[in-house]
Amino acid sequence: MASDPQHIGVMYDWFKYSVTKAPPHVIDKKEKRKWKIEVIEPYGRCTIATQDIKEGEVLFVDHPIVTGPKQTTDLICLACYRRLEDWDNYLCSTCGWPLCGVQCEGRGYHPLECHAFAKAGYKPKKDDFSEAQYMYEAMLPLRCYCLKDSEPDKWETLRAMESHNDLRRGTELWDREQVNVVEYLRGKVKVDAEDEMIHTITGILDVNCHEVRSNIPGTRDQYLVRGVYPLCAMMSHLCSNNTHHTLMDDMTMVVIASRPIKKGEQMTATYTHLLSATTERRKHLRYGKFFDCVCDRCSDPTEMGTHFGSLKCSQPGCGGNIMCTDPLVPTNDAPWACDKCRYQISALTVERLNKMVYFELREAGDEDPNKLEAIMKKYQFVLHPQHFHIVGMKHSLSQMYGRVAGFLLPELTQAQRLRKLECCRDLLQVLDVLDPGISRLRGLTLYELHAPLLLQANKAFQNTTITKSAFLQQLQEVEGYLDQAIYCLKHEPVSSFEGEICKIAYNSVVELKKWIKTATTLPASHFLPEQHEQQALSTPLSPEDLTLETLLRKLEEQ
Ligand SMILES: C[S@@+](CC[C@H](N)C(=O)[O-])C[C@H]1O[C@@H](n2cnc3c(N)ncnc32)[C@H](O)[C@@H]1O
Repeated sequence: MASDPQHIGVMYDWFKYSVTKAPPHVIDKKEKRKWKIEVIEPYGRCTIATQDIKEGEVLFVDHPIVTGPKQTTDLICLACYRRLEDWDNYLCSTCGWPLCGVQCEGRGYHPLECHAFAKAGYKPKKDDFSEAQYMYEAMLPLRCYCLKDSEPDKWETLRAMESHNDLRRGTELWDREQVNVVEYLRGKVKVDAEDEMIHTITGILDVNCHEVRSNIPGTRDQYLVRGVYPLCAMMSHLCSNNTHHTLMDDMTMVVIASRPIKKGEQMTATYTHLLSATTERRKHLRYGKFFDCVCDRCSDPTEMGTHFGSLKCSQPGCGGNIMCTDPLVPTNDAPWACDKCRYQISALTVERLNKMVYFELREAGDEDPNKLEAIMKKYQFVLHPQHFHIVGMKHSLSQMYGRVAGFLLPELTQAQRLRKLECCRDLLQVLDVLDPGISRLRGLTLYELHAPLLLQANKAFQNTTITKSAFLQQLQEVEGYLDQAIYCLKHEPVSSFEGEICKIAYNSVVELKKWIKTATTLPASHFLPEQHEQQALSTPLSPEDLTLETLLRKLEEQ
Protein backbone atom coordinates (compact mmCIF):
# COMPACT_ATOMS: atom_id res chain seq x y z
CA MET A 1 0.00 0.00 0.00
CA ALA A 2 1.52 3.35 -1.09
CA SER A 3 0.19 5.20 1.97
CA ASP A 4 1.54 2.54 4.32
CA PRO A 5 4.87 1.39 2.88
CA GLN A 6 5.86 -0.19 6.22
CA HIS A 7 2.68 -2.32 6.36
CA ILE A 8 1.85 -1.06 9.83
CA GLY A 9 -1.92 -1.09 9.15
CA VAL A 10 -2.02 -4.89 8.73
CA MET A 11 -0.40 -5.27 12.15
CA TYR A 12 -3.05 -3.04 13.75
CA ASP A 13 -5.71 -5.13 11.98
CA TRP A 14 -4.08 -8.26 13.42
CA PHE A 15 -4.28 -6.71 16.88
CA LYS A 16 -8.05 -6.18 16.46
CA TYR A 17 -8.50 -9.71 15.09
CA SER A 18 -6.51 -11.21 17.98
CA VAL A 19 -8.53 -9.30 20.58
CA THR A 20 -11.83 -10.49 19.15
CA LYS A 21 -10.57 -14.09 18.98
CA ALA A 22 -9.13 -14.20 22.52
CA PRO A 23 -11.10 -15.57 25.48
CA PRO A 24 -12.69 -12.71 27.52
CA HIS A 25 -10.85 -13.63 30.73
CA VAL A 26 -7.56 -12.89 28.96
CA ILE A 27 -8.34 -9.50 27.44
CA ASP A 28 -11.37 -7.22 27.36
CA LYS A 29 -12.98 -7.23 23.91
CA LYS A 30 -13.08 -3.44 24.05
CA GLU A 31 -9.37 -3.25 24.84
CA LYS A 32 -7.72 -0.25 23.19
CA ARG A 33 -4.17 -0.39 21.88
CA LYS A 34 -1.66 1.09 24.36
CA TRP A 35 1.15 1.21 21.84
CA LYS A 36 1.97 2.14 18.27
CA ILE A 37 4.36 0.84 15.65
CA GLU A 38 7.08 3.22 14.46
CA VAL A 39 10.19 2.87 12.38
CA ILE A 40 13.31 3.68 14.38
CA GLU A 41 16.76 2.85 13.05
CA PRO A 42 18.57 0.52 13.53
CA TYR A 43 15.61 -1.51 14.81
CA GLY A 44 13.24 -1.07 11.86
CA ARG A 45 9.60 -1.24 12.94
CA CYS A 46 9.19 -1.40 16.69
CA THR A 47 6.43 -1.04 19.27
CA ILE A 48 6.30 2.12 21.39
CA ALA A 49 4.10 2.61 24.45
CA THR A 50 1.61 5.46 23.94
CA GLN A 51 0.86 5.71 27.65
CA ASP A 52 2.51 4.76 30.94
CA ILE A 53 1.99 1.03 31.44
CA LYS A 54 1.96 -0.69 34.81
CA GLU A 55 3.83 -3.90 35.58
CA GLY A 56 1.54 -6.86 34.86
CA GLU A 57 -0.75 -4.99 32.44
CA VAL A 58 -1.76 -6.93 29.34
CA LEU A 59 -0.27 -5.31 26.22
CA PHE A 60 -1.82 -7.55 23.60
CA VAL A 61 -2.79 -11.08 22.72
CA ASP A 62 -1.42 -12.63 19.56
CA HIS A 63 -2.56 -15.58 17.47
CA PRO A 64 -0.24 -17.60 15.31
CA ILE A 65 -0.70 -17.04 11.59
CA VAL A 66 0.42 -20.63 11.30
CA THR A 67 2.47 -23.22 13.20
CA GLY A 68 4.58 -26.09 11.93
CA PRO A 69 7.48 -28.44 12.64
CA LYS A 70 10.90 -27.07 13.50
CA GLN A 71 13.67 -27.46 10.90
CA THR A 72 14.98 -30.58 12.62
CA THR A 73 12.43 -32.67 14.37
CA ASP A 74 11.50 -36.21 15.28
CA LEU A 75 9.16 -38.25 13.16
CA ILE A 76 5.85 -36.57 14.05
CA CYS A 77 2.19 -36.43 13.13
CA LEU A 78 1.80 -33.35 10.93
CA ALA A 79 -1.57 -32.48 12.43
CA CYS A 80 -1.19 -32.84 16.21
CA TYR A 81 2.62 -33.05 16.46
CA ARG A 82 2.58 -36.32 18.41
CA ARG A 83 5.87 -38.28 18.15
CA LEU A 84 5.48 -41.35 15.94
CA GLU A 85 7.29 -44.66 16.35
CA ASP A 86 7.12 -45.79 12.70
CA TRP A 87 6.85 -43.72 9.55
CA ASP A 88 4.03 -45.89 8.13
CA ASN A 89 1.90 -46.69 11.16
CA TYR A 90 -0.89 -44.54 9.67
CA LEU A 91 -0.62 -42.64 6.40
CA CYS A 92 -2.98 -39.81 5.41
CA SER A 93 -5.50 -41.17 2.89
CA THR A 94 -5.12 -38.02 0.76
CA CYS A 95 -1.41 -37.21 0.75
CA GLY A 96 0.28 -40.31 2.20
CA TRP A 97 2.15 -38.45 4.97
CA PRO A 98 2.50 -40.08 8.39
CA LEU A 99 -0.22 -39.06 10.84
CA CYS A 100 -1.22 -40.63 14.12
CA GLY A 101 -4.67 -41.75 12.91
CA VAL A 102 -7.73 -40.99 10.83
CA GLN A 103 -8.84 -38.35 13.36
CA CYS A 104 -5.85 -36.19 12.39
CA GLU A 105 -6.56 -36.09 8.65
CA GLY A 106 -8.40 -32.76 8.77
CA ARG A 107 -6.87 -31.44 11.96
CA GLY A 108 -4.68 -28.38 12.63
CA TYR A 109 -2.79 -26.93 9.69
CA HIS A 110 -2.30 -30.27 7.95
CA PRO A 111 -4.96 -29.62 5.25
CA LEU A 112 -2.71 -26.83 3.89
CA GLU A 113 0.14 -29.08 2.76
CA CYS A 114 -2.10 -32.10 2.30
CA HIS A 115 -3.78 -30.54 -0.74
CA ALA A 116 -0.44 -29.34 -2.15
CA PHE A 117 1.12 -32.82 -1.88
CA ALA A 118 -1.98 -34.51 -3.30
CA LYS A 119 -2.12 -32.04 -6.21
CA ALA A 120 1.54 -32.69 -7.01
CA GLY A 121 0.97 -36.45 -6.76
CA TYR A 122 3.95 -36.68 -4.42
CA LYS A 123 3.85 -39.30 -1.69
CA PRO A 124 6.78 -39.70 0.70
CA LYS A 125 8.57 -43.03 0.73
CA LYS A 126 10.31 -44.92 3.52
CA ASP A 127 13.74 -43.77 2.26
CA ASP A 128 12.73 -40.09 2.58
CA PHE A 129 12.62 -40.54 6.33
CA SER A 130 16.15 -41.85 6.70
CA GLU A 131 17.90 -38.51 6.09
CA ALA A 132 17.44 -36.72 9.43
CA GLN A 133 13.82 -35.91 8.51
CA TYR A 134 15.05 -33.05 6.30
CA MET A 135 11.72 -32.77 4.48
CA TYR A 136 10.06 -31.43 7.62
CA GLU A 137 12.17 -28.31 7.13
CA ALA A 138 10.09 -27.45 4.08
CA MET A 139 6.75 -28.05 5.79
CA LEU A 140 6.23 -24.70 7.51
CA PRO A 141 7.39 -22.69 4.46
CA LEU A 142 4.95 -24.75 2.37
CA ARG A 143 2.12 -24.05 4.80
CA CYS A 144 2.91 -20.34 4.58
CA TYR A 145 2.89 -20.36 0.81
CA CYS A 146 -0.45 -22.21 0.74
CA LEU A 147 -2.02 -19.34 2.72
CA LYS A 148 -1.66 -17.19 -0.41
CA ASP A 149 -4.74 -18.82 -1.91
CA SER A 150 -6.51 -20.25 1.12
CA GLU A 151 -6.32 -17.29 3.54
CA PRO A 152 -5.18 -14.11 1.73
CA ASP A 153 -5.51 -11.91 4.86
CA LYS A 154 -3.08 -14.10 6.76
CA TRP A 155 -0.80 -14.18 3.72
CA GLU A 156 -0.79 -10.38 3.60
CA THR A 157 0.12 -10.17 7.28
CA LEU A 158 2.88 -12.73 6.84
CA ARG A 159 4.29 -10.93 3.81
CA ALA A 160 4.47 -7.71 5.85
CA MET A 161 7.17 -9.30 8.02
CA GLU A 162 10.93 -8.86 7.70
CA SER A 163 12.88 -11.51 5.72
CA HIS A 164 16.37 -9.95 5.57
CA ASN A 165 16.95 -11.58 2.17
CA ASP A 166 19.75 -9.11 1.44
CA LEU A 167 21.64 -10.06 4.59
CA ARG A 168 20.98 -13.77 4.23
CA ARG A 169 21.83 -14.12 0.54
CA GLY A 170 25.09 -16.02 0.05
CA THR A 171 25.28 -17.26 3.64
CA GLU A 172 25.54 -20.95 4.57
CA LEU A 173 21.97 -20.74 5.81
CA TRP A 174 20.74 -19.47 2.42
CA ASP A 175 22.54 -22.31 0.62
CA ARG A 176 21.10 -24.92 2.95
CA GLU A 177 17.58 -23.55 2.52
CA GLN A 178 18.10 -23.47 -1.25
CA VAL A 179 18.53 -27.27 -1.17
CA ASN A 180 16.27 -28.34 1.70
CA VAL A 181 13.38 -25.99 1.04
CA VAL A 182 13.48 -24.23 -2.33
CA GLU A 183 14.55 -27.19 -4.47
CA TYR A 184 12.44 -29.63 -2.50
CA LEU A 185 9.27 -27.53 -2.83
CA ARG A 186 9.82 -26.64 -6.48
CA GLY A 187 11.03 -30.10 -7.48
CA LYS A 188 8.94 -32.54 -5.49
CA VAL A 189 5.86 -30.54 -4.53
CA LYS A 190 5.83 -28.56 -7.81
CA VAL A 191 5.22 -25.28 -6.00
CA ASP A 192 4.89 -22.61 -8.69
CA ALA A 193 6.75 -19.89 -6.74
CA GLU A 194 10.01 -18.19 -7.71
CA ASP A 195 13.12 -19.14 -5.70
CA GLU A 196 13.22 -15.61 -4.30
CA MET A 197 9.67 -15.87 -2.97
CA ILE A 198 10.44 -19.15 -1.17
CA HIS A 199 13.60 -17.61 0.29
CA THR A 200 11.50 -14.66 1.46
CA ILE A 201 9.24 -17.06 3.32
CA THR A 202 12.12 -18.99 4.93
CA GLY A 203 13.68 -15.62 5.86
CA ILE A 204 10.45 -14.43 7.47
CA LEU A 205 10.38 -17.65 9.45
CA ASP A 206 14.06 -17.46 10.47
CA VAL A 207 13.79 -13.83 11.60
CA ASN A 208 10.39 -13.90 13.28
CA CYS A 209 9.40 -17.40 14.44
CA HIS A 210 8.82 -18.32 18.05
CA GLU A 211 9.52 -21.77 19.43
CA VAL A 212 6.33 -22.82 21.21
CA ARG A 213 4.97 -25.85 23.05
CA SER A 214 2.02 -27.47 21.40
CA ASN A 215 -0.31 -29.63 23.50
CA ILE A 216 -0.91 -33.12 22.16
CA PRO A 217 -4.72 -33.66 22.22
CA GLY A 218 -5.96 -36.09 24.87
CA THR A 219 -2.60 -36.25 26.67
CA ARG A 220 -0.50 -34.11 28.99
CA ASP A 221 2.37 -34.28 26.49
CA GLN A 222 3.70 -31.34 24.56
CA TYR A 223 5.92 -30.97 21.53
CA LEU A 224 8.08 -28.03 20.50
CA VAL A 225 7.11 -26.45 17.18
CA ARG A 226 7.53 -23.09 15.41
CA GLY A 227 4.80 -20.45 15.33
CA VAL A 228 4.51 -17.11 13.51
CA TYR A 229 3.17 -14.45 15.89
CA PRO A 230 3.11 -11.14 13.99
CA LEU A 231 2.57 -8.74 16.91
CA CYS A 232 5.21 -10.41 19.08
CA ALA A 233 7.54 -10.18 16.11
CA MET A 234 7.13 -6.38 15.97
CA MET A 235 8.92 -5.98 19.30
CA SER A 236 12.65 -5.28 19.20
CA HIS A 237 15.08 -7.41 21.11
CA LEU A 238 16.69 -6.25 24.36
CA CYS A 239 19.01 -8.36 26.56
CA SER A 240 17.06 -7.13 29.58
CA ASN A 241 13.57 -6.89 28.13
CA ASN A 242 10.42 -5.35 29.60
CA THR A 243 7.69 -7.76 28.46
CA HIS A 244 6.75 -11.29 29.43
CA HIS A 245 4.83 -13.70 27.22
CA THR A 246 2.69 -16.65 28.16
CA LEU A 247 1.40 -19.31 25.82
CA MET A 248 -2.17 -20.40 26.46
CA ASP A 249 -3.44 -23.92 25.70
CA ASP A 250 -5.00 -22.79 22.41
CA MET A 251 -1.60 -21.32 21.41
CA THR A 252 -2.72 -17.73 21.97
CA MET A 253 0.23 -15.68 23.18
CA VAL A 254 -0.54 -13.21 25.98
CA VAL A 255 2.03 -10.44 26.31
CA ILE A 256 2.20 -8.42 29.53
CA ALA A 257 4.53 -5.73 30.85
CA SER A 258 7.10 -7.52 33.02
CA ARG A 259 7.94 -4.16 34.58
CA PRO A 260 6.58 -0.61 34.28
CA ILE A 261 6.95 0.84 30.78
CA LYS A 262 6.98 4.62 30.33
CA LYS A 263 5.06 6.40 27.56
CA GLY A 264 7.42 6.67 24.58
CA GLU A 265 9.55 3.67 25.66
CA GLN A 266 9.93 0.63 23.40
CA MET A 267 8.22 -2.59 24.40
CA THR A 268 10.95 -5.21 24.09
CA ALA A 269 11.24 -8.98 24.01
CA THR A 270 14.27 -11.22 24.16
CA TYR A 271 15.16 -13.30 21.11
CA THR A 272 17.82 -15.25 22.95
CA HIS A 273 18.49 -16.94 26.27
CA LEU A 274 18.68 -14.23 28.95
CA LEU A 275 20.80 -16.40 31.20
CA SER A 276 23.64 -16.78 28.71
CA ALA A 277 26.73 -14.60 28.50
CA THR A 278 27.27 -11.70 26.10
CA THR A 279 29.36 -13.60 23.54
CA GLU A 280 26.77 -16.39 23.24
CA ARG A 281 23.83 -13.97 23.03
CA ARG A 282 25.49 -11.76 20.44
CA LYS A 283 26.51 -14.75 18.29
CA HIS A 284 22.96 -16.07 18.35
CA LEU A 285 21.54 -12.67 17.41
CA ARG A 286 24.10 -12.04 14.65
CA TYR A 287 23.78 -15.42 12.93
CA GLY A 288 20.13 -16.13 13.74
CA LYS A 289 18.51 -12.69 13.69
CA PHE A 290 21.01 -10.74 11.56
CA PHE A 291 21.91 -7.82 13.83
CA ASP A 292 24.59 -6.89 16.35
CA CYS A 293 23.12 -6.13 19.74
CA VAL A 294 24.67 -3.04 21.35
CA CYS A 295 22.36 -2.78 24.36
CA ASP A 296 23.58 -1.56 27.78
CA ARG A 297 24.12 -5.12 28.95
CA CYS A 298 26.11 -6.16 25.86
CA SER A 299 28.26 -3.00 25.97
CA ASP A 300 29.20 -3.47 29.61
CA PRO A 301 32.00 -6.04 30.19
CA THR A 302 30.62 -6.65 33.71
CA GLU A 303 27.07 -7.26 32.33
CA MET A 304 25.49 -4.68 34.64
CA GLY A 305 27.74 -5.63 37.53
CA THR A 306 26.77 -9.29 37.52
CA HIS A 307 30.05 -10.56 35.98
CA PHE A 308 27.97 -13.11 34.16
CA GLY A 309 30.83 -14.01 31.82
CA SER A 310 33.84 -13.07 34.00
CA LEU A 311 36.63 -15.40 35.08
CA LYS A 312 38.77 -15.11 38.20
CA CYS A 313 42.33 -13.99 37.57
CA SER A 314 44.77 -16.85 38.11
CA GLN A 315 47.83 -14.65 38.75
CA PRO A 316 49.13 -15.22 42.30
CA GLY A 317 47.60 -12.83 44.82
CA CYS A 318 45.76 -10.78 42.15
CA GLY A 319 42.08 -11.41 42.93
CA GLY A 320 40.91 -9.47 39.85
CA ASN A 321 38.26 -10.41 37.29
CA ILE A 322 39.07 -11.31 33.70
CA MET A 323 36.59 -9.70 31.30
CA CYS A 324 36.26 -9.08 27.58
CA THR A 325 38.18 -5.93 26.57
CA ASP A 326 35.65 -4.98 23.87
CA PRO A 327 32.38 -6.93 23.97
CA LEU A 328 30.93 -5.07 20.95
CA VAL A 329 33.51 -6.30 18.41
CA PRO A 330 31.25 -7.91 15.77
CA THR A 331 33.45 -11.01 15.51
CA ASN A 332 33.33 -11.42 19.31
CA ASP A 333 37.05 -12.19 19.42
CA ALA A 334 38.50 -9.26 21.39
CA PRO A 335 41.04 -10.42 24.02
CA TRP A 336 40.05 -10.82 27.64
CA ALA A 337 42.04 -9.05 30.36
CA CYS A 338 42.20 -8.86 34.16
CA ASP A 339 40.78 -5.61 35.54
CA LYS A 340 43.64 -5.45 38.09
CA CYS A 341 46.87 -6.89 36.68
CA ARG A 342 45.93 -6.72 32.95
CA TYR A 343 46.86 -10.39 32.47
CA GLN A 344 45.40 -11.37 29.06
CA ILE A 345 43.89 -14.47 27.53
CA SER A 346 42.29 -14.99 24.12
CA ALA A 347 38.55 -15.14 23.42
CA LEU A 348 39.15 -18.65 22.08
CA THR A 349 40.55 -19.81 25.43
CA VAL A 350 37.44 -18.45 27.18
CA GLU A 351 35.21 -20.16 24.65
CA ARG A 352 37.05 -23.47 25.13
CA LEU A 353 36.74 -23.22 28.90
CA ASN A 354 33.02 -22.50 28.69
CA LYS A 355 32.54 -25.45 26.33
CA MET A 356 34.51 -27.73 28.65
CA VAL A 357 32.26 -26.87 31.59
CA TYR A 358 29.21 -27.21 29.36
CA PHE A 359 30.19 -30.77 28.35
CA GLU A 360 30.90 -31.75 31.96
CA LEU A 361 27.49 -30.44 32.97
CA ARG A 362 25.81 -32.36 30.20
CA GLU A 363 27.56 -35.52 31.37
CA ALA A 364 26.52 -34.86 34.98
CA GLY A 365 22.79 -34.84 34.09
CA ASP A 366 20.09 -33.53 36.36
CA GLU A 367 19.48 -36.37 38.80
CA ASP A 368 22.40 -36.13 41.19
CA PRO A 369 23.19 -32.83 42.96
CA ASN A 370 26.52 -34.26 44.20
CA LYS A 371 27.81 -34.37 40.63
CA LEU A 372 26.99 -30.68 40.15
CA GLU A 373 28.51 -29.79 43.50
CA ALA A 374 31.72 -31.53 42.39
CA ILE A 375 31.85 -29.53 39.14
CA MET A 376 31.13 -26.31 41.03
CA LYS A 377 33.96 -27.06 43.43
CA LYS A 378 36.31 -27.84 40.56
CA TYR A 379 35.70 -24.50 38.83
CA GLN A 380 35.25 -22.25 41.86
CA PHE A 381 38.73 -20.75 41.47
CA VAL A 382 38.31 -20.15 37.75
CA LEU A 383 34.76 -18.87 37.28
CA HIS A 384 33.35 -15.73 38.90
CA PRO A 385 30.74 -16.64 41.59
CA GLN A 386 28.08 -15.12 39.30
CA HIS A 387 29.44 -16.63 36.09
CA PHE A 388 26.58 -17.99 33.98
CA HIS A 389 27.73 -21.60 34.46
CA ILE A 390 27.79 -21.17 38.25
CA VAL A 391 24.38 -19.46 38.21
CA GLY A 392 23.10 -22.22 35.90
CA MET A 393 24.35 -24.87 38.34
CA LYS A 394 22.73 -23.02 41.25
CA HIS A 395 19.50 -22.92 39.29
CA SER A 396 19.68 -26.71 38.76
CA LEU A 397 20.60 -27.33 42.40
CA SER A 398 17.74 -25.13 43.61
CA GLN A 399 15.39 -27.51 41.78
CA MET A 400 17.22 -30.79 42.48
CA TYR A 401 17.45 -30.42 46.27
CA GLY A 402 13.94 -31.28 47.33
CA ARG A 403 12.76 -32.83 44.08
CA VAL A 404 15.01 -35.67 42.85
CA ALA A 405 15.07 -39.20 44.26
CA GLY A 406 17.20 -39.46 47.40
CA PHE A 407 17.01 -35.70 47.92
CA LEU A 408 13.32 -35.12 48.59
CA LEU A 409 12.56 -32.27 50.94
CA PRO A 410 12.02 -34.28 54.16
CA GLU A 411 15.20 -36.28 53.43
CA LEU A 412 17.48 -33.27 53.12
CA THR A 413 20.09 -32.70 55.79
CA GLN A 414 20.22 -29.30 57.44
CA ALA A 415 23.26 -28.47 55.27
CA GLN A 416 21.44 -29.45 52.07
CA ARG A 417 18.39 -27.40 53.05
CA LEU A 418 20.60 -24.40 53.65
CA ARG A 419 22.31 -25.02 50.32
CA LYS A 420 18.97 -25.01 48.53
CA LEU A 421 18.11 -21.71 50.19
CA GLU A 422 21.49 -20.26 49.24
CA CYS A 423 21.14 -21.35 45.59
CA CYS A 424 17.64 -19.82 45.35
CA ARG A 425 18.76 -16.55 46.92
CA ASP A 426 21.88 -16.27 44.72
CA LEU A 427 19.80 -16.93 41.61
CA LEU A 428 17.22 -14.32 42.61
CA GLN A 429 19.99 -11.79 43.15
CA VAL A 430 21.12 -12.20 39.53
CA LEU A 431 17.54 -12.15 38.23
CA ASP A 432 16.94 -8.85 40.05
CA VAL A 433 19.50 -7.29 37.72
CA LEU A 434 19.13 -9.21 34.46
CA ASP A 435 15.44 -10.05 34.48
CA PRO A 436 13.66 -7.85 37.00
CA GLY A 437 9.87 -7.92 37.40
CA ILE A 438 7.54 -10.69 36.32
CA SER A 439 9.28 -13.81 35.08
CA ARG A 440 8.63 -17.54 35.13
CA LEU A 441 12.06 -18.31 36.55
CA ARG A 442 11.60 -15.81 39.38
CA GLY A 443 8.21 -17.34 40.20
CA LEU A 444 9.55 -20.88 40.24
CA THR A 445 12.62 -19.91 42.28
CA LEU A 446 10.52 -18.09 44.87
CA TYR A 447 8.39 -21.20 45.15
CA GLU A 448 11.51 -23.34 45.66
CA LEU A 449 12.71 -20.88 48.30
CA HIS A 450 9.55 -21.08 50.38
CA ALA A 451 9.56 -24.85 50.94
CA PRO A 452 12.78 -25.37 52.97
CA LEU A 453 12.09 -22.22 54.96
CA LEU A 454 8.67 -23.45 55.96
CA LEU A 455 10.04 -26.86 56.84
CA GLN A 456 12.80 -25.29 58.91
CA ALA A 457 10.38 -23.04 60.79
CA ASN A 458 7.98 -25.90 61.51
CA LYS A 459 10.82 -28.14 62.71
CA ALA A 460 12.02 -25.45 65.09
CA PHE A 461 8.46 -25.07 66.35
CA GLN A 462 8.07 -28.83 66.92
CA ASN A 463 11.36 -28.91 68.83
CA THR A 464 10.44 -25.73 70.76
CA THR A 465 13.67 -24.12 69.66
CA ILE A 466 12.11 -20.92 68.33
CA THR A 467 10.47 -17.91 69.95
CA LYS A 468 6.91 -17.06 69.01
CA SER A 469 7.83 -13.79 67.35
CA ALA A 470 10.64 -15.39 65.29
CA PHE A 471 8.30 -18.22 64.27
CA LEU A 472 5.56 -15.83 63.14
CA GLN A 473 8.11 -13.69 61.34
CA GLN A 474 9.43 -16.73 59.44
CA LEU A 475 5.93 -17.85 58.47
CA GLN A 476 5.16 -14.36 57.21
CA GLU A 477 8.38 -14.36 55.21
CA VAL A 478 7.32 -17.65 53.60
CA GLU A 479 3.88 -16.19 52.87
CA GLY A 480 5.57 -13.24 51.17
CA TYR A 481 7.60 -15.55 48.90
CA LEU A 482 4.50 -17.54 47.98
CA ASP A 483 2.58 -14.34 47.22
CA GLN A 484 5.39 -13.17 44.95
CA ALA A 485 5.58 -16.57 43.25
CA ILE A 486 1.83 -16.41 42.53
CA TYR A 487 2.20 -12.86 41.23
CA CYS A 488 4.83 -14.07 38.73
CA LEU A 489 3.05 -17.27 37.69
CA LYS A 490 -0.63 -16.32 37.70
CA HIS A 491 -0.62 -15.70 33.94
CA GLU A 492 0.57 -19.22 33.12
CA PRO A 493 -2.01 -21.73 31.83
CA VAL A 494 -3.15 -24.20 34.48
CA SER A 495 -2.06 -27.10 32.30
CA SER A 496 1.58 -25.99 32.32
CA PHE A 497 4.14 -26.92 34.98
CA GLU A 498 4.32 -23.27 36.04
CA GLY A 499 0.52 -23.06 36.19
CA GLU A 500 0.44 -26.14 38.39
CA ILE A 501 3.04 -24.68 40.73
CA CYS A 502 1.00 -21.49 40.90
CA LYS A 503 -2.07 -23.47 41.92
CA ILE A 504 -0.11 -25.34 44.60
CA ALA A 505 1.35 -22.04 45.83
CA TYR A 506 -2.12 -20.56 46.01
CA ASN A 507 -3.43 -23.48 48.12
CA SER A 508 -0.31 -23.31 50.30
CA VAL A 509 -0.97 -19.63 51.04
CA VAL A 510 -4.52 -20.43 52.13
CA GLU A 511 -3.22 -23.13 54.49
CA LEU A 512 -0.37 -20.95 55.69
CA LYS A 513 -2.69 -18.07 56.55
CA LYS A 514 -4.73 -20.47 58.72
CA TRP A 515 -1.54 -21.74 60.36
CA ILE A 516 -0.35 -18.18 61.09
CA LYS A 517 -3.73 -17.40 62.67
CA THR A 518 -3.55 -20.52 64.84
CA ALA A 519 0.09 -19.92 65.79
CA THR A 520 -0.77 -16.38 66.89
CA THR A 521 -3.19 -17.74 69.48
CA LEU A 522 -0.91 -20.51 70.81
CA PRO A 523 0.21 -20.08 74.43
CA ALA A 524 3.81 -19.10 75.18
CA SER A 525 4.54 -22.59 76.49
CA HIS A 526 4.81 -23.83 72.87
CA PHE A 527 7.77 -21.58 72.17
CA LEU A 528 11.15 -20.57 73.47
CA PRO A 529 10.84 -17.56 75.75
CA GLU A 530 11.29 -14.26 73.89
CA GLN A 531 14.68 -12.62 74.31
CA HIS A 532 13.41 -9.94 76.70
CA GLU A 533 11.79 -12.69 78.79
CA GLN A 534 15.04 -14.60 78.85
CA GLN A 535 16.87 -11.43 79.86
CA ALA A 536 14.34 -10.66 82.53
CA LEU A 537 14.66 -14.15 83.89
CA SER A 538 18.40 -13.98 83.90
CA THR A 539 18.73 -10.41 85.36
CA PRO A 540 20.44 -10.62 88.80
CA LEU A 541 17.83 -10.24 91.53
CA SER A 542 18.08 -7.87 94.49
CA PRO A 543 17.30 -9.28 97.98
CA GLU A 544 13.95 -7.49 97.76
CA ASP A 545 13.13 -9.34 94.52
CA LEU A 546 13.63 -12.65 96.23
CA THR A 547 10.37 -12.56 98.11
CA LEU A 548 7.81 -14.93 96.66
CA GLU A 549 5.32 -12.11 96.26
CA THR A 550 7.58 -9.95 94.08
CA LEU A 551 8.64 -12.91 91.95
CA LEU A 552 5.05 -13.89 91.21
CA ARG A 553 4.14 -10.31 90.36
CA LYS A 554 7.08 -10.04 87.94
CA LEU A 555 6.13 -13.26 86.18
CA GLU A 556 2.54 -12.07 85.82
CA GLU A 557 3.72 -8.82 84.28
CA GLN A 558 5.66 -10.67 81.58
C1 LIG B 1 11.43 -9.98 14.77
S1 LIG B 1 11.99 -8.70 13.76
C2 LIG B 1 11.45 -7.26 14.60
C3 LIG B 1 10.62 -6.39 13.69
C4 LIG B 1 11.42 -5.69 12.64
N1 LIG B 1 12.06 -4.53 13.20
C5 LIG B 1 10.55 -5.30 11.49
O1 LIG B 1 10.55 -4.15 11.07
O2 LIG B 1 9.89 -6.20 10.95
C6 LIG B 1 13.69 -8.79 14.11
C7 LIG B 1 14.54 -7.80 13.37
O3 LIG B 1 14.39 -6.49 13.94
C8 LIG B 1 15.64 -5.85 14.05
N2 LIG B 1 16.00 -5.71 15.47
C9 LIG B 1 15.31 -6.17 16.52
N3 LIG B 1 15.90 -5.84 17.69
C10 LIG B 1 17.00 -5.16 17.38
C11 LIG B 1 18.03 -4.56 18.15
N4 LIG B 1 18.05 -4.61 19.48
N5 LIG B 1 19.02 -3.92 17.48
C12 LIG B 1 19.02 -3.86 16.13
N6 LIG B 1 18.07 -4.42 15.34
C13 LIG B 1 17.07 -5.06 15.95
C14 LIG B 1 16.64 -6.76 13.34
O4 LIG B 1 16.69 -6.37 12.01
C15 LIG B 1 15.99 -8.11 13.48
O5 LIG B 1 16.41 -9.02 12.49
